[in-house]
Amino acid sequence: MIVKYGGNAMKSLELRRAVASEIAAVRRELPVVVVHGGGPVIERELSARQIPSEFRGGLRVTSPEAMDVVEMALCQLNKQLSQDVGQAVGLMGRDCELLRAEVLDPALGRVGRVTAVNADLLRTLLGAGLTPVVGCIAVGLDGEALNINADTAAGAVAGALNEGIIFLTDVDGVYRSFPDPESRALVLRRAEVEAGISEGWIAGGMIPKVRAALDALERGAPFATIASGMHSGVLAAAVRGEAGTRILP
Ligand SMILES: Nc1ncnc2c1ncn2[C@@H]1O[C@H](COP(=O)(O)OP(=O)(O)O)[C@@H](O)[C@H]1O
Ligand SMILES: CC(=O)N[C@@H](CCC(=O)OP(=O)(O)O)C(=O)O
Repeated sequence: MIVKYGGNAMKSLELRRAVASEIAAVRRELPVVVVHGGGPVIERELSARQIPSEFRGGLRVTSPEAMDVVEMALCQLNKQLSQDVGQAVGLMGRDCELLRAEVLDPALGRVGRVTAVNADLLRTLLGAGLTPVVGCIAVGLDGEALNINADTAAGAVAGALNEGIIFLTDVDGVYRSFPDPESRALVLRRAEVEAGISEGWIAGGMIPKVRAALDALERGAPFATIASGMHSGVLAAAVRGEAGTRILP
C-alpha cells in the first residue's frame, strides 16, 4: 500500500521517528511505498531566504527561485525519512522519471500535473524487499523540476500501482464540523465529498487529500483512508479499517 506522510504530522523529530517505526511495523504484513510532502520545512527554508510564497487553490505558486529551495528542502527530508524508515531507498520523482509531469497552469509557475508514474521501478524495489520513500518533485517536459502537491503525487502512485492508500495527517480524518473530532466521518462517498467542498466544511489542505483519494479510487486503488499520524497505532488500525475516514467511490 501507499502511505502519504505530510509535513504537518512531522513537525518534531520524535513524531517523525514514531511514524517511521509504525511504517516499519506495518510493512512486515504489507509492502509499503511512502510518498511524502514537507510543507512546514519548505516554508521555513523559503522564509529564511526571504523568498515570498503564496498558495492559490491549495497549491504553492512556485517561481524558479522557490523551486530550487523546495527541491533542496524535500531532498534533505527525503534522506532523513528513508534513514528513519530503514531498509528504504529515498527517491525524488526525478529519479528514473519516477514521476513525470507537465506544467499545470503557467500562472502557478513550476507546479506540475502528474502525467506518468514509473510503476516498474517501484515494483523492482519492492521485489527486492526495499521500501521506496518518494519526495513529491516530478520531472517536467523540459527536464527540469516541477513541484507537485504531495497528496496528488501519492494518489497518482496509488492509482498507478492499483494499491490502497492511507494519508497520514494531523487530524483523525475528515470532520463534518471542523475542528470537532467527534464529528469525524467514518466513510464518505464521492457525492458527500463534493458537497463538503462546495458547502465549505471540507477546506484548505483537506481538499487535495479527498480529491487525491477519489482520483486513486477511480484509477483502481482498492481503498483510500485519511487518518492521523499524530498518535501511535493509528496506521495499523487504519489498515484494518478501524481508524480515520474511508473515502469510497
Ligand atoms: N473537514 C475537515 N476535517 C479535518 N480537517 C480539515 C477539514 N477541513 C480542513 N481541514 C484542515 O486540513 C488540515 C490537513 O491538511 P494539511 O494541513 O495540508 O496536512 P498535511 O501537511 O498532512 O498534508 C487539517 O489540519 C485541517 O486544518
Ligand atoms: C504545489 C505544492 O503546493 N507543493 C507542495 C509540496 C509539499 C507538500 O505538499 O507537503 P505537505 O504534504 O506537507 O502539504 C508545497 O510546495 O508545499
